[in-house]
Amino acid sequence: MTINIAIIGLGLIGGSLGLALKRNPDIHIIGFDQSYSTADEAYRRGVIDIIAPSAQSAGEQADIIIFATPVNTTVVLMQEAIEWALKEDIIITDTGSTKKPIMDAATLLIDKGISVIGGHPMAGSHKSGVSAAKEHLFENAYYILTPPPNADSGQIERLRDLFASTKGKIVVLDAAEHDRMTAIVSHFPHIIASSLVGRLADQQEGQSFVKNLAAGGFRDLTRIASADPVMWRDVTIQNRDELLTQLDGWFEEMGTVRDMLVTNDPDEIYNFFAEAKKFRDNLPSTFEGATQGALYMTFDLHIDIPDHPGVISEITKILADDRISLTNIRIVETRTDVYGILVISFQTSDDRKRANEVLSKATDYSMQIL
Ligand SMILES: NC(=O)C1=CN([C@@H]2O[C@H](COP(=O)(O)OP(=O)(O)OC[C@H]3O[C@@H](n4cnc5c(N)ncnc54)[C@H](O)[C@@H]3O)[C@@H](O)[C@H]2O)C=CC1
Ligand SMILES: O=C(O)C(=O)Cc1ccc(O)cc1
Repeated sequence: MTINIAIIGLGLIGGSLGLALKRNPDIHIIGFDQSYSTADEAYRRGVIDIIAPSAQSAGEQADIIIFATPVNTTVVLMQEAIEWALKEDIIITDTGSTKKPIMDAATLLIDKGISVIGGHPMAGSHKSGVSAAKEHLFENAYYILTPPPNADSGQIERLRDLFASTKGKIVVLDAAEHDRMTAIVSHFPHIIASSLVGRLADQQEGQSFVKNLAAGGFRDLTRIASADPVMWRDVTIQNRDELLTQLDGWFEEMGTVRDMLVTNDPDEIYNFFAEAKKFRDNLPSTFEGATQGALYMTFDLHIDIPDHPGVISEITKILADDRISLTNIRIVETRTDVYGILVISFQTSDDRKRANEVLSKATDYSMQIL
C-alpha cells in the first residue's frame, strides 16, 4: 500500500530524509519548498516524486507530514496546519533542532486529536541545502521523537517503523528534556564556536597573519561556525532560556579557569586537562574506533603515507575503484622528511573495514584504527 509523505522544506535534512525514506518502495513523496529551484533540484535528484504548489496542498494529500524548515518557520506552519483539510489518520512530525516551542505551537492540532510527534535527527552538517543531502546521513545517529504526554502509542510505532529506513536509532524523549540536553551538547557549543571565530576576527587587526596560523585544533573546534545563520538564529531564539543557563555555567567555569591561571599550580593545571581528556576519551561510542560526538559519528582510518606528490590521489583512486565513499579526508601532521598521517573518515564501520582491506592489499602503507 502506498504511503504518501509530504516533506515541506527540501534542504539538507528534508532532502536527506527524502532519499532515505525512498529506500522503501511503498513510499511516495510530495515535496514543497518556498524556493522553486530547490524543489526542482530535489525532484531531479530523486528526493521527491512530485512537486506540490504549496505547503497546504502537499499536507492535504499526505498520510504523514514532515516539516523540515528552520524552527521559527516550523512553528508558523504548525499553527497554519489547523486550517488544512488533513487526512483522518495523519501524523505530523518535524526535524527541528528545538522541540518545546514546536510542540507548544502544535497544541491546537493535538487538542483536536491530530497526532503530532516531534522529531529531531541528531545528525547533520555545517552544510545546508538540497545539494548537500545524503541518503545515509542518519545512519547510526540518534533520531529523537518527542510525542506529547497522551500520544497514541500506535502512531508512535507507525512513525518508528517509517523511519526504520533512515537506519537511525530512534529514542523517545520529553520535549523540554530534549531542549535541555541539546543546549548542552549542540546549541551552546555552537555559540562558543561562533564566538571563538569572532575573537579571531577581532584580534587580527594589526596582526593579519594570525589567521594563517589557525590550524587543526582551531579548525576542528570551529567547523560548525560555518553553518547556516538563519537556522542557528532560530534555534538560539527558541532555546534562549536553556542557553542563558548554559552561559551562566560557562561564566562560572571560566572564573575557575581564571583562578587556576592566577594560581599557576602545575598539578591543578595538569588535572584540568587530564580530567577533560578522560571524560572526552570515554564518551559513548557504539562501534569500536568510532569518533562519535554526542551528535554524530564518523569512522576514521589513519594511514602513514610517504610525503610525495600524488599519494593522496593514489589512495582515493583505490577507494573509488572499489566504490567506497569517504566523508572527509585530512592530513593531521606532516613531517616533511619522512611520513605524513592521512586521516580518512567513512560514514559506516563497514566502509572503513573494506577500505582497510583494499588499501592493505594495494599498498604497503601502515594503517591504524585509533
Ligand atoms: N543542518 C543540520 O545539521 C540539522 C538541522 N536540523 C533541523 O532541520 C531543519 C532544516 O534544516 P536544514 O535542512 O539544515 O536547513 P536548509 O537550510 O538546508 O533547508 C531548509 C529548507 O527550508 C526551506 N524553507 C524555508 N522556509 C520555508 C517555508 N516557509 N516553506 C517551505 N520551505 C521553506 C528553505 O528554502 C530550505 O530549502 C531545521 O529546523 C534544523 O534545525 C536538524 C538536524 C541537523
Ligand atoms: O555539523 C555538526 O557536527 C552538527 O552538529 C550537526 C547538527 C546540527 C544541528 C542539529 O540539530 C543536529 C546536528
